[in-house]
Amino acid sequence: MFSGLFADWFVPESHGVTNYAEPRGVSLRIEGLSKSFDGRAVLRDIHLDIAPGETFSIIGPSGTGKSVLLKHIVGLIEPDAGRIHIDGEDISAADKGASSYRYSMVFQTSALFNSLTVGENVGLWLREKRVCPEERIRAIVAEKLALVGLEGNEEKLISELSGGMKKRVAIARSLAMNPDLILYDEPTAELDPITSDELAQVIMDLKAKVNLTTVIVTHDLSFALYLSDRIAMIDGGEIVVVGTPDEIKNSQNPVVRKFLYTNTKGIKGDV
Ligand SMILES: Nc1ncnc2c1ncn2[C@@H]1O[C@H](COP(=O)(O)OP(=O)(O)OP(=O)(O)O)[C@@H](O)[C@H]1O
Repeated sequence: MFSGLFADWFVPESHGVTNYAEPRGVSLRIEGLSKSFDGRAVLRDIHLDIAPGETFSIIGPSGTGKSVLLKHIVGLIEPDAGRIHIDGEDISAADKGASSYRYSMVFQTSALFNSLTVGENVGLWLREKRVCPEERIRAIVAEKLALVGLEGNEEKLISELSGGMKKRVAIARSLAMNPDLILYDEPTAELDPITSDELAQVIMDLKAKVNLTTVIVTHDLSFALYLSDRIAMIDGGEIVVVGTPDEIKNSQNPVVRKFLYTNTKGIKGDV
């Protein structure tokens, strides 16, 4: 899990922020990624290929390395071994200033600024970076709020919003920078099942409207099965299986069966 040290979105200065082009879904390739902390292996020889425009979820029990994998993808952690390529570019070797892709992350805590309005939160980065004139910023904010079903809510205060609305504002704020890759860390944490379903629909609608690649880390199995093109299950720092939701549901791998059983019955046990 990511700590609250970071806002729920960010784009490092070095990742081409001044390039405010339309988003393009990027491919992601992870090759032989391994990471240990204090001699304890957390990720072991991870290989993953995620296609441009894909909605890809990484599921698995708590403490199995999902968030550490996500942190590698955004360059917050350096691997001990292995490579990550985004649109063919080795992000560990690249001159970050020359990177052409943009990414943003929606962290578990929406981390919105309560003292600002919805519109001010969504437009914060655009105004701070002076990406375009104020009139254009207002139009972009309205467009991003519409994408998450919150059109016309610019003047609302964050304190007036439900948990689900806050999450959608956090997504709109991430979208404000036109990311090519958007990453979600436990997006349904703290949401009730109905609000989680609504959020899944928002993310699915985004896929239809915006050309971006989506990576979701979650232990919410039904959420992942509902909205993902493909899912990787990670256990003990290793990828156990990669497949479509149907392939995951029908997997005969005992580790997957156990995870499915535990998550559908809410109790531990063998299938
Ligand atoms: N910076 C770090 N230093 C040392 N150990 C770490 C660090 N970051 C993560 N870990 C350890 O790596 C393991 C995997 O953590 P991670 O947060 O990736 O789990 P997770 O699968 O995302 O679980 P959860 O769903 O509970 O967040 C944990 O045992 C965690 O304590």
